[in-house]
Amino acid sequence: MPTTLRHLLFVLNPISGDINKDNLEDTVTAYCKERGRAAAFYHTTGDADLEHLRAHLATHAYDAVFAAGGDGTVSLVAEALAGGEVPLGILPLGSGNGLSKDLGIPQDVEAALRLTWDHELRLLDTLRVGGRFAAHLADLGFNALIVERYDQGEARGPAAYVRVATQEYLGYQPATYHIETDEEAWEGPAFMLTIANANTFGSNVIINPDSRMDDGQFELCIIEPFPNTATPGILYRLYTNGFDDSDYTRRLCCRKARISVPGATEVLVQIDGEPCHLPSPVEVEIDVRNLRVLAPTSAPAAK
Ligand SMILES: Nc1ncnc2c1ncn2[C@@H]1O[C@H](COP(=O)(O)OP(=O)(O)OP(=O)(O)O)[C@@H](O)[C@H]1O
Repeated sequence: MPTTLRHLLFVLNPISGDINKDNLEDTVTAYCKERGRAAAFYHTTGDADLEHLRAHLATHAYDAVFAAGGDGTVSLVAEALAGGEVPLGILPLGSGNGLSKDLGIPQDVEAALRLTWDHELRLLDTLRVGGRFAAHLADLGFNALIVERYDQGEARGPAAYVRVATQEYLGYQPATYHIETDEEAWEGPAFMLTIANANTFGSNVIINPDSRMDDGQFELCIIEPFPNTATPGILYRLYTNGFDDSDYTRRLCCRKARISVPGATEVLVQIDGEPCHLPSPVEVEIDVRNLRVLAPTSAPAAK
């Protein structure tokens, strides 16, 4: 049974995904009004958004807060709501929209707005990576480097990401990682190491197949260095749910982990699409089922 959500806040990132949002507020307002809902809007600025959003939420009562942006905006709103009663909704308006895809949320705004009156409330685990909040995926290694380079550049969109990745790939030197989890230890070089609560990157790469976001555990998904001849096979498996079928991949399932790069005092990590430099070792912890989210119902429901 969906709960009735009357007062909704939409946290809107004006720059996400390079998408024109001039008509978004009118569209959302009209949609909500038609269904007896009230929509309010909050614009991110890119400057201390978490503190400002928290202050806003402390003085205003909403039945749900929607992130209208990409993965960074979703992560921002999720962090502000985590541990509380108010659920997170998502209007996917970024370039990748990873968490919304993992939850099966339609990528079309009007279709996603259906969540305002027809939804299933789910409780998700979230992670702390080096003390930073993570709702979806974080990683060290190649992808973190590409995300940082992409972030520093002017160009946006999947084509720009692929261009940066191609430029960096040839000269890339994989680091060695030392990992200790509550279950096991592993050390070795890795092309990339993903800390995954979810399954799929916004690019549709399935890095952590068949895992759940509410099972109290997370996975460390390791892609070991591979020869160029293995690249097509690895890419094929990453897009077809075959992560575990490669000779160059392994997954460690755990509830706690410590990751270090021997000899380094700092490591580059991307967390929910945002690059950051963290002191090594990086501690990873899980907060079990502490985020309420609005997900599509499997069966169609009446208004
Ligand atoms: N008004 C603003 N001006 C400039 N930057 C902003 C503004 N609001 C938010 N930001 C920045 O936008 C980034 C988050 O963008 P977000 O991840 O939502 O979109 P995206 O990167 O286009 O999409 P995706 O993560 O799905 O690829 C953060 O770095 C945040 O600081």
